[in-house]
Parts: sequence; structure tokens; C-alpha cells
Amino acid sequence: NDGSVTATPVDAYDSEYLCPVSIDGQILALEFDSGSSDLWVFSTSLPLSQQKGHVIFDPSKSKNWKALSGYTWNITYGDKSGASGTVGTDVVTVGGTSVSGQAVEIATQVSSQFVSDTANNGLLGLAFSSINTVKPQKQKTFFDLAKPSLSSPVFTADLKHHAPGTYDFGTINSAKYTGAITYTNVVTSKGFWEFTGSGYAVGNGSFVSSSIDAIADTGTTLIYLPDAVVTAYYQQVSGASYDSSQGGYTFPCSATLPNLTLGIGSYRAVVPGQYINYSPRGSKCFGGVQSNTGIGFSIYGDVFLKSQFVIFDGSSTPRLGFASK
Ligand SMILES: CSC[C@H](NC(=O)[C@H](Cc1ccccc1)OC(=O)N1CCC(N)CC1)C(=O)N[C@@H](CC1CCCCC1)[C@@H](O)Cn1ccccc1=O
Repeated sequence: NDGSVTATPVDAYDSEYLCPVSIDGQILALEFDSGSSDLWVFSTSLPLSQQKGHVIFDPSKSKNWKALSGYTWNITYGDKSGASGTVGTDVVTVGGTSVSGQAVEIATQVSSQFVSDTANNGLLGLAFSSINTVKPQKQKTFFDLAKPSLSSPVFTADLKHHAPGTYDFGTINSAKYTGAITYTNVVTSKGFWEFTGSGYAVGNGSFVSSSIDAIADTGTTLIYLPDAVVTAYYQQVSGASYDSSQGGYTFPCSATLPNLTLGIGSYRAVVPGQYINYSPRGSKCFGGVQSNTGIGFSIYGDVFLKSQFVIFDGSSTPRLGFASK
């Protein structure tokens, strides 16, 4: 049972995209995150102060809810936000795709970033089940459980700039992209959709071949790249500089930003310069391309993903596909 669901940007900066998910009829807006593998929700088990402003899942109102007694989870994300709690299973439906026995992780504690982000009522992880945090037994992701019932074991991301996009499960909709799809192999040892980029070009500059170890991460807003790439990029932006007080590169909001081309095999993925003006920060604007220092790999986040049609192929040899649109 293939499915398609709308992914709506939460704000004017496309800082995250939320999708309606039904848990036994209770509908919550969740962030789909291909960088993690837990499906967790705001719940009635949270302190009332942390529930404020959010849509709350109430397991006592679900007839298909089965508590997994003694099971717990605890996750910390790259941005130091996090959550933890208990676990049960229920029927989870995304677009037309329905899964029973899905582990739904109930939050009993969430960090302040989640409390204040009132549009976000939890996450649906789409990385590999190997990094699910549930103990004593890790649980499968929605995609893993849905796979056998899909026409093909894939999901696609068609995120858009300042507009709603879609995630599709089970089909590759040829109306959503142009030209050929370029596939690249994925390394799953860290549990991510990890691949090796083939290089970059800034604006109309020549392409620089270099291997870039990266993950395709729908849950990360920006693009995080090696310093060599980031400095080469901002050298082409007049008035750009690294602003330690803002924690990244900023530039005058009037600056014209060059396109950034990222190579995937022989394919050249072009990120329009305007996508790289992330948001106003003080008197300047904050860049959508930042350094990957301290992360350990590069992250091709939403600023990149929304310029492409992306296939997450979960067949026995997982791979990523990219196409223009
Ligand atoms: C360098 S990984 C930073 C990244 N978190 C972001 O990208 C947040 C997302 C956001 C946006 C708006 C409101 C709240 C949160 O946004 C910023 O950090 N931004 C945007 C706002 C800007 N002012 C500063 C830069 C991150 O931990 N993602 C994880 C999923 C996130 C967690 C927070 C909630 C949304 C989903 C995850 O896939 C990252 N992962 C990837 C691989 C391994 C572990 C890991 O954990």
C-alpha cells in the first residue's frame, strides 16, 4: 500500500518540514528525519509545562495501543536537542501507507528546543533501524515495516523552497523529476544514508574533484561541508565572513549568492544561490552552507535536498538516487 504525504515548511526559512501522521486516528505533525531512526511523539506522559502548545498523543484513547513494559528510549541529536521516554506499538498511517505493530516512542521528557518548537510534535526516523535507541530491544523504522507492502522498497523526498513538497512511499513518480536519475552506493555501517560526493563548483567556476563523505539528512536544515569548500564558496560572496558570535558565515543580505554545484558521481547537482541565503541574523544574513568541523562527515541537509528529487532506495543493496526537477 503505497503512500504520499505532504511535507510543509514550518517557517519562512524552510528550517524544517512537517508531515501529518496518524497514530490510530490521532493525527500529529511530525518531522521526517533520514538522519535518525526513532519514531517518537509528544504525549500525555510529559509534564503539562512541556506539552503546552503541542498536539499530544494519548495512548489511553487508542484501542490498538499495546504498551511494551520495561522498554525505554533516549536520543540526543547533533544540535544537542533530545528526548526520552517509554514505548508501545500501534497502527501508524502516513498518506496511504499503513503499518501495524509500529513502535511508537512516548516522550516523558523533551529538551527545551522541542518545547519551544510548537509546530513539531515529534519525529519519524527514516535512517536505518540499526541506530534505533529503544532498549532492551531496538525497534524497526516505519519504512522497514512498510517495505514488504510497498510496490518497491523505496521512499522519495521532493522537498521544495518556501512551498509544500511530498514524501512518497513505494513508488518513484516520474512526473516529479526531469532527466535521468543518478544512483550512488550507500554505506550503512553508521546507520545513515551515507555516500561519497565527487566534488564541487562555485558559481560558474571549474569543478573541483574531491571525495566528500556525506549523509543525506532531511532532518538537518543546512548544508555542512569541508572547510575547503566553504571558504571557496564564501570567497565569492562580497562582505561574507565567519561570525563566531552567530556561529557561522554571514554576509550582507543584499549579496548575490553564487550557485553551489555538488557532484554525485558524474551528476552535477546545482543548489541555486538564493537557497543559500538561509535567514536574516542581526544586520546580516546567515549562510545555508556552513563548515562540517566537529561533525565527522558532511551533511547534505534541506538546503541541498530541496533542490533535487531524491530516491532513498531500501533494496537489499541500499542506494541513493538524485535527479533534477
Ligand atoms: C549538525 S546536525 C544539526 C541538526 N539540527 C538542525 O539542523 C536544526 C533543525 C531544527 C530546525 C528548526 C527548529 C528546530 C530544529 O536546525 C539547525 O540546527 N539550524 C537551523 C536554524 C539555524 N539558525 C541554525 C542551524 C540535527 O541535529 N538534526 C537531527 C534531526 C533534527 C533534531 C532536532 C529536531 C529536528 C530534527 C539529525 O538529523 C542530525 N543527525 C544526523 C546524523 C547523526 C545524528 C544526528 O543527530
